Amino acid sequence: MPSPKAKNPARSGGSPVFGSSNSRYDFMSLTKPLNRSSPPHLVQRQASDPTAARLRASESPTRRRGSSSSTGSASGQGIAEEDGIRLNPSFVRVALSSLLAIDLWMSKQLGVCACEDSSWGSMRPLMKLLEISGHGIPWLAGTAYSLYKSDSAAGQEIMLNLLMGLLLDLVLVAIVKAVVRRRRPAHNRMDMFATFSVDTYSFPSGHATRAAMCVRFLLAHLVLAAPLRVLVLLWAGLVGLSRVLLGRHNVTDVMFGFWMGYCQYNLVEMLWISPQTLQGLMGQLASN
Ligand SMILES: CC(C)=CCC/C(C)=C/CC/C(C)=C/COP(=O)(O)O
Repeated sequence: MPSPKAKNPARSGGSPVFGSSNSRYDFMSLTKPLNRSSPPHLVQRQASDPTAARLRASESPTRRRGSSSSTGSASGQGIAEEDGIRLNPSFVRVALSSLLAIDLWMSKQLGVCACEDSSWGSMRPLMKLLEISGHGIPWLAGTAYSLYKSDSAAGQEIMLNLLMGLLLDLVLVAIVKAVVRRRRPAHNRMDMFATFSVDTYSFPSGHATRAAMCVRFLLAHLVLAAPLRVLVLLWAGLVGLSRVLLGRHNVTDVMFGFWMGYCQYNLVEMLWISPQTLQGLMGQLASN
């Protein structure tokens, strides 16, 4: 695997921009002009420089119309108007780049348990405990065991749907991770247990999606006393926070993960397997 350090010039003073050719988040110095729009001093130079004028003549017809209609200040104004139109997308790019830069900066500052000698390194075992509490394996194993042990139809229905939700979560997170392919923060130590290959990527946090989906599920289907409900919510929040403190994720990975998990629960409700549906499915399987 290529070293993230080697590929990430953000650490050498640049800032991130969206939409690079290989569809990953890449990093580029904000002090360099962006490809698609020229800074004002270059626009001025292009208006008077014959070489630049020759080059412009080979550009799009729109550009040629703007520059050939007049000379001097009128030509400059035409170019400025065109570039004014082109500045809008780059403004969006710069805004997104800045947000991403803030995200990277905040995540680096918050990664205080990333290794034993980090400033909060002594809290690392506690953070890893939270990591295990939100890992897919204990949740899948616990749910499957509860389904097996449940002797009421209602209990079985709930556990079966939770199991389906957990599997759905694994699949959806793997798809998004494989599409976005955002690298984990450079300060992360990849010492997580039981990971898939897509788990080298960080967007979104699978722990955050699972925590958000399971919390909504538990609050909706289990009759819990108010203090327990608060505790369940607190657990999900701490799982999310621990991902950033451990340096596993950037803040936006966790925030998006919470949102995605919240939405995933709606999907579980839509696809809910009732005893009737199950009987129908079993009947169909038996008749085939
Ligand atoms: C039965 C089966 C397919 C179990 C797989 C459970 C498993 C290995 C889940 C992966 C959990 C994991 C390490 C997710 C990564 O979480 P992030 O928060 O770091 O994205």
